[in-house]
Amino acid sequence: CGGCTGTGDVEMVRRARLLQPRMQPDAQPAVNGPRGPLPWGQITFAHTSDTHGWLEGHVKEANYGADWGDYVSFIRHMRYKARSLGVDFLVVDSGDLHDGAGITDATAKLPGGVNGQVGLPIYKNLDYDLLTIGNHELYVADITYDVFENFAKSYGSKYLTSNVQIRDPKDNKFKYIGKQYKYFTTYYGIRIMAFGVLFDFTGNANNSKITKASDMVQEQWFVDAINTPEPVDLFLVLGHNPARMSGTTFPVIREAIRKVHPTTPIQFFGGHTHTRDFKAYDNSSTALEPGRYCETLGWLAMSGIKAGKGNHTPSGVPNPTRPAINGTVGAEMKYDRRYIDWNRHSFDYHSDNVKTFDTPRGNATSQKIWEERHNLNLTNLYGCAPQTYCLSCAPQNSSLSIYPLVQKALAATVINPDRATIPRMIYVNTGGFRFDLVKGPFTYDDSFIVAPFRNLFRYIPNVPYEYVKDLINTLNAGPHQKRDTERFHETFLPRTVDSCPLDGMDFNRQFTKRRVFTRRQVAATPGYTTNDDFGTDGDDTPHSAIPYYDTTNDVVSQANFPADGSNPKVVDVVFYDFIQSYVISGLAKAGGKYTLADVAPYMPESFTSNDFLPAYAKLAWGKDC
Ligand SMILES: Nc1nc2c(ncn2[C@@H]2O[C@H](COP(=O)(O)O)[C@@H](O)[C@H]2O)c(=O)[nH]1
Ligand SMILES: [Zn+2]
Ligand SMILES: [Zn+2]
Repeated sequence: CGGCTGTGDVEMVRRARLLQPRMQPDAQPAVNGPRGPLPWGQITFAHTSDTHGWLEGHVKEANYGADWGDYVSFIRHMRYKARSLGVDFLVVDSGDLHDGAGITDATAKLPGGVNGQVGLPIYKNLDYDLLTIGNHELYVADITYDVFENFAKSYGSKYLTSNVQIRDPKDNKFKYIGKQYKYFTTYYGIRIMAFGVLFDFTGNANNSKITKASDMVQEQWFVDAINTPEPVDLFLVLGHNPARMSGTTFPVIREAIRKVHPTTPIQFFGGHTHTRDFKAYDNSSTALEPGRYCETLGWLAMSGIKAGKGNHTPSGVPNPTRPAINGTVGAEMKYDRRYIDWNRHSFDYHSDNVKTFDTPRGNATSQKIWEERHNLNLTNLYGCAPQTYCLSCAPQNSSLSIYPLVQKALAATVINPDRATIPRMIYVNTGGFRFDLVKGPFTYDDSFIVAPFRNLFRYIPNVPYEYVKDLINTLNAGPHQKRDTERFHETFLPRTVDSCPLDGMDFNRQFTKRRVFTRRQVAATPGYTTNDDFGTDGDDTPHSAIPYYDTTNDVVSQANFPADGSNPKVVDVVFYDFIQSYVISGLAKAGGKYTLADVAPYMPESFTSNDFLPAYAKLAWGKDC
């Protein structure tokens, strides 16, 4: 399309949404559907984590094309269904709401800064029952304060932060950002003690502090909570914390509770690794992880709790039948889990194709998302990516990988005019790239989806090449600069980009919004193929596997090297401020003794790690997508 002018207005957007014709049947995307009805138990949970601001859904991937308004509508239908089945139903989230899409990240670039945050108010349209904090709410002090002041308080006792405190600027005292625990009884009478425990995160800003889980379980308030004289039928432990991968502190919590309650069911709801996972610790304690980026809704059904008046075997739906530890005979607790692809087809199907899927609050939420996207100019077009560049679907040096593009873009745009003729080597961490750069329109929103962080480019001038020639290998042999747990599986899915966005108007989104999916049996599209402690039937929509290749800690781009291929005598060593300590210690290993005093700004503060790909797109890619 050639019409991307970038001059849309909200009224046009609204009219266009109303006027948008229904898709012609043959234009509908091939979305292979859910494997069957969801399991429902005595108590059932809907679980999200690591949504990272993907409130508009995936506008280029129909398979994950639902937005937050669709989720709000879906939960309304699920609450209604739970009551009709006579079972309890809780909606929970394990954190990381920031850093990954424009609607939560773009305001940081505006004069109002984080306080103009528009993403969290949209999240608040969902009536969570319990939620907790992620590490991405703790990197930037202003974001932590916004969560404390404007988000946690709106959820009151439902926002659980058992080991995370903030220094309140009002009195300079450390206070828990949410509540340390919540003791409550469900509608059908299950008495629950709930906690919210972040992994032992150390990268937080200086206005917050995290208590290690091993210390927290010894604190008097925790000992009192697990020894409460009140009856507890079920412990719930939310946590931005892996279910099984290295770095998890769930086992510490479980051990502390088990010392006092050897058999009481404990249910963990984890996150952070961005993977779909289900881990069984013992026959009455398990952990679920629900993926990331509004690609997955985690679903857990459990029965066998000796309490309450809830229906242990609701009729007309699959019941949980499996003991946590496969093969156990006579286990009282029974479980089942599902990973639901985040699209309207799945939500509509599991709402029993209810006559009117969109609820008023769901619609209003969707409308708000699209207005804020317009207000933030998120669909402004930088250029048309000629192909998809993926994070991990191909070897890092492959033409399908994003990293050769990153190297080219850094060399072409990270140029200090006063030092343009000096050879330079630019180091960036791969953990700063969060999602594939998809073929087609590369927009302002995409700049946050791919590289949301706003790291400064700093440098050490005139470093002898002998200190630098092996620096990348030293960095990549060094400690993890990415997440504290193993890498998660990125996806590289076929995208349907059937139009280019006009400012504030994303026709593709309209199609997704209005699509009425028919359950056409199509070959399994590439997607998640999860193998957890219950095996490989957890993915609600079966997919074919996607290749996965791990990445190194860092990549380096070099520019202005001698044309004859010889090595320069000295180079400017340029890097993200996020990895400067690793770079300084890497140079030291080669004999280059540098300190922070030798580090200076290489680019202006207005040109950050979020800006170099848009700059390259404008340089290198046309606008006729
Ligand atoms: N370049 C930057 N990378 C960052 C920054 N903050 C975090 N990160 C990367 O993200 C992971 C953690 O992500 P999560 O979703 O798993 O919690 C971390 O390990 C880094 O690799 C940043 O400011 N700049
Ligand atoms: Zn995350
Ligand atoms: Zn995280």
